Amino acid sequence: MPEEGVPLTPKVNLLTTEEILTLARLFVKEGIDKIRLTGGEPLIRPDVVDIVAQLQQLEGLRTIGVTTNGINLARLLPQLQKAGLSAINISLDTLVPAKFEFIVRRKGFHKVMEGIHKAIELGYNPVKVNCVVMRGLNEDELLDFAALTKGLPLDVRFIEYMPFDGNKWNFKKMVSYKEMLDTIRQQWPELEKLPEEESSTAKAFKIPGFQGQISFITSMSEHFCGTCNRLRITADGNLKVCLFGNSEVSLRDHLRAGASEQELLRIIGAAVGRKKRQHAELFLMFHDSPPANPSISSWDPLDVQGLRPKMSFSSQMVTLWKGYRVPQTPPLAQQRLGSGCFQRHYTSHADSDANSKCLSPGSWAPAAPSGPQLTSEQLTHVDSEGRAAMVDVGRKPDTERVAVASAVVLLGPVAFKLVQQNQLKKGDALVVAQLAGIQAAKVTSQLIPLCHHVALSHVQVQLELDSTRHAVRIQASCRARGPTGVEMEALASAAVASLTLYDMCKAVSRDIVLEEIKLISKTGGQRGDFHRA
Ligand SMILES: Nc1nc2c(ncn2[C@@H]2O[C@H](COP(=O)(O)OP(=O)(O)OP(=O)(O)O)[C@@H](O)[C@H]2O)c(=O)[nH]1
Ligand SMILES: C[S@@+](CC[C@H](N)C(=O)[O-])C[C@H]1O[C@@H](n2cnc3c(N)ncnc32)[C@H](O)[C@@H]1O
Ligand code: SF4
Repeated sequence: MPEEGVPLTPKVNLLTTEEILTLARLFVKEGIDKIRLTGGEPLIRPDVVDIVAQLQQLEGLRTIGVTTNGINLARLLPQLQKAGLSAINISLDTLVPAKFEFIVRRKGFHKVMEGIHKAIELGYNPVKVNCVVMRGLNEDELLDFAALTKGLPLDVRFIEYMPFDGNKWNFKKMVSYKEMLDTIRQQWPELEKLPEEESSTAKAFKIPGFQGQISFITSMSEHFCGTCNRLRITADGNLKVCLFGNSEVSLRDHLRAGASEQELLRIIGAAVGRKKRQHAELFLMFHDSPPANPSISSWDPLDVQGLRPKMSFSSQMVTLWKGYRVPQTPPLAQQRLGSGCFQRHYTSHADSDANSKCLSPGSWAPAAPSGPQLTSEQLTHVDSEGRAAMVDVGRKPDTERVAVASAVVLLGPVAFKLVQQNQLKKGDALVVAQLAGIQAAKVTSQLIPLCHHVALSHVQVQLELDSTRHAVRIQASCRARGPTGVEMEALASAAVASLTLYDMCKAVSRDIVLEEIKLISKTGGQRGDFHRA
């Protein structure tokens, strides 16, 4: 739980009980055989027992699981079991009550333990205990957690700490699977590897003679994307085909617009078709070039934020989390590439709940004095008398719109070096420019007079250093669902990120050139897609 808490999604945006069941029915009909309710915290949803009971009626659904913080578990579990709950995962990151209070920001350790014992008493076997291991916080408790499996039928699962929105993930905080295994092997050298299901998230082991087992979830150091068969639906009804992918499609909106089963299946099929073989680029970056020794500081800490933690998954399952949204968060990643070449690569995104949108630039330029003359009928941004007018987009259908724009800022060798080494007196130019780009996308309609205000669902601004040109390459990508496109947002984002770099560096050099601000691609509009050759 972040210190400042988490903003709650308005209830009207959440899927209703009936909508959850309609979607579940559809997925189960298509072959999904496991559904996990996770979150957020699923057990604070008042209809959770009812949902489980109705899921239980679905023919073909073999497993209904819950991942919970355990606080309400002892109280609810008898009803949940009766309703048909078949698998239970309980999160517990420490066995020290005071530390629990620090992590969770409230009391409750004993309630969680009570929940674990209740699950055992009611015959769940194994009861999975999820422990996210964080250096400096609980890595000293590995042996205590493993020892719990001696007399209890638990599967204690040690999870590598993953970056999620706002959790201030840092490479040094992550304890790798190998390191955990070494620590446990020192105490129990006879630790045995157990077989596991192909699509399992966990690598399982057993200490001989112990009742339970321990497992490792190695999402960071040895990802399991190759066997991933999970789909997630967020509490507000978005289908996500990857825990870390940014691509989401709102099934709720389609349901509420009266989409037929066939239409929903087509939309789901298209989303699943876009599922990649591996997860988000940050992880690929991690997997492709891991540091030789994660504990040494030569590997700059990855300050990764901006990923949207909304839901979970499981083998052939739809996992419903009670979603939370953390809006735009800063930086990202720093990586060392090749021999001595230090490239900083920033990515981030913002979610915004603003409403509406803007027009396409191609339709707005006033008739040039020479060349083809346009009439006011051909211009969408002037009225019949040639005065500026905002286009009425009210009758255009909503579609998913994405635009990507880029810019190049030629800094010159001196400013470039200072930016590269993050030694500018004014601060980290790349981070400031990245945030400025995100801000600009969100306020484009206020900057460009005839632009509509648009409900951006995602903004991503990436800055890359180009040492051969002493330049920074900027790429801004904007996404929205609406009646009009987002290229003005993407262009404004790239332009303002460029201007911000100029501002950050102007004390060092004024010989800075902003160039090549251009649209790279635009998709989803009625007039067809645009891709720059
Ligand atoms: N990268 C990645 N990690 C996942 C995924 N599913 C689960 N995890 C990891 O597994 C941890 C525990 O998640 P759970 O909610 O217990 O789900 P699960 O591991 O699929 O549960 P089981 O169905 O019992 O296997 C999460 O904190 C993640 O670290 C996934 O699809 N991708
Ligand atoms: C996000 S929680 C949601 C369900 C429920 N509220 C809970 O606490 O279990 C789902 C699982 O993700 C795990 N998790 C949370 N943050 C994580 C992180 N940064 N890295 C890896 N796993 C994490 C939790 O420990 C939990 O087991
Ligand atoms: S990160 Fe995405 S692709 Fe990889 S295992 Fe998780 S959900 Fe599957």
